[in-house]
Amino acid sequence: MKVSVVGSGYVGTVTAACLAELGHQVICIDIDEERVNKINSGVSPIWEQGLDELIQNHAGGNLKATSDYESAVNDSDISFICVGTPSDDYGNIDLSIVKSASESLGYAIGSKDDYHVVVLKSTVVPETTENFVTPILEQASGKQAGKDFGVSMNPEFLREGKAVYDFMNPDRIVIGALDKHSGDVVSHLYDKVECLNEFIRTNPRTAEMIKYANNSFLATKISFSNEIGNICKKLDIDTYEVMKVVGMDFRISPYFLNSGAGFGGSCFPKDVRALTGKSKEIGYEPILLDSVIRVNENQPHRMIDLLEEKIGHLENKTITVLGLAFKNGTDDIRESRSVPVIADLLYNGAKIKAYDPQANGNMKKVFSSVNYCDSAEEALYNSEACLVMTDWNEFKNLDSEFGLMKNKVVVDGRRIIPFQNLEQEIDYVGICW
Ligand SMILES: NC(=O)C1=CN([C@@H]2O[C@H](COP(=O)(O)OP(=O)(O)OC[C@H]3O[C@@H](n4cnc5c(N)ncnc54)[C@H](O)[C@@H]3O)[C@@H](O)[C@H]2O)C=CC1
Ligand SMILES: O=C(O)[C@H]1O[C@H](OP(=O)(O)OP(=O)(O)OC[C@H]2O[C@@H](n3ccc(=O)[nH]c3=O)[C@H](O)[C@@H]2O)[C@H](O)[C@@H](O)[C@@H]1O
Repeated sequence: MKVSVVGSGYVGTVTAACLAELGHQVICIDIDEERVNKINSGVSPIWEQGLDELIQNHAGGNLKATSDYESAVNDSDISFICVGTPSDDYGNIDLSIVKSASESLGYAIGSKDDYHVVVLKSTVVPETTENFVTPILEQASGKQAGKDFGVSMNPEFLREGKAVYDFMNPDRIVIGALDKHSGDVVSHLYDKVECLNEFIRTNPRTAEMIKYANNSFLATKISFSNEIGNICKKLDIDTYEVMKVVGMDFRISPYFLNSGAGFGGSCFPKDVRALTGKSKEIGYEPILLDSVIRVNENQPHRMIDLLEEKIGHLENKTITVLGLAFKNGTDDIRESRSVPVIADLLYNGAKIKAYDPQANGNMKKVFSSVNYCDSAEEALYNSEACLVMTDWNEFKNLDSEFGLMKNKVVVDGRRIIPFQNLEQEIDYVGICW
């Protein structure tokens, strides 16, 4: 099939490259010329395991990129919208990028004779497909949805770092169609994908809600584990021992029970906020979800409190931050828990040395005054304390490197340092244990 994919970020690029790998003819559409040029020259615009190879293999063949909506829509039968849906200043969903992408698609559909299907893959609050995107498409195209063109909502569940694998091996595929025909067209695209559970066919607002309920539940598991961990620490109980046993209950499962510095990334924080915003808009006070966010926002400040308990005031002290990405396996720093930690350290007058295997460059754009290092060893040298913020595997092997510190205080926000087995003696503090 012929597909165009609007937005060449994490979701759009992975969707485009994987659809090309499945044999479809794919055109990426992005307003960022640099991203368009990269894809056309066979280079991925983002760092994601396995993505470079896919783009290299298909660029110039069945994978192309452009910034011209009209030609891309004319050359395809389906368009996926994969643009960002960030939080606005109040934490509610900001649909301005979806609006502009929908308008551009609408104008292009207006000047096309054949039937076209628009599929929203961006995470959007319930009612957006029906009450926001569809009217924009109708107005811009001068055509009628369900008759002249189709509309569907197909939420994405991939994890960054494992995005290509997740796209190719989904545990479920959800298609919320405005009209049956457009749902059938979208479903057909995934013919060659083996789905662990099943294809779910539903209406757009249910598909939208499934995505939010899914992310909010996972975020709730993490905040719950953090709350239990914070209580455990006060009682001198190892919360990892506790949650390991709790996770043995098949009704709970062992996943997403790791306490620590909290959840970051481009999705959990903004999606829980967006759902609470939508909920308040329709007159329901989301007490539990508000608390999920509060617990999460508090965890990074606990790191600083623990640090101050150990070394006193932070003014002019050199502190190492190990890990800047919001989790291992990515260069993404969006809502990384390292951001509030670095902000707190700078506010308190500390000098910061930081190291991340992938994300130094991205964090440099946010905090230019930090001294970015090329290795953990360099970052630890002469430092007075270290905060571990990301669960990179290479941090598991650190040992003698801690010996380079002036003062061997290590505050671990991810339970990644094997503190019980180190040869080097350190003053170890776990955030919840
Ligand atoms: N990042 C992730 O792991 C996941 C993200 N999602 C959802 O997918 C959506 C996209 O997220 P990301 O890929 O992370 O976003 P992103 O910010 O990485 O990428 C968005 C892309 O859209 C482009 N863009 C902006 N305005 C445009 C326009 N008018 N026309 C064409 N291109 C335009 C940008 O240049 C950028 O390349 C969001 O709603 C997000 O919540 C869903 C599942 C996983
Ligand atoms: O909607 C999205 O964008 C995606 O959000 C998450 O994926 P992602 O943000 O890539 O990362 P996760 O692996 O879920 O981790 C999110 C955050 O939670 C933290 N986390 C995770 C698990 C845990 O037990 N404890 C914990 O603190 C991680 O360190 C990280 O900061 C979901 O897992 C995906 O299914 C979803 O598609």
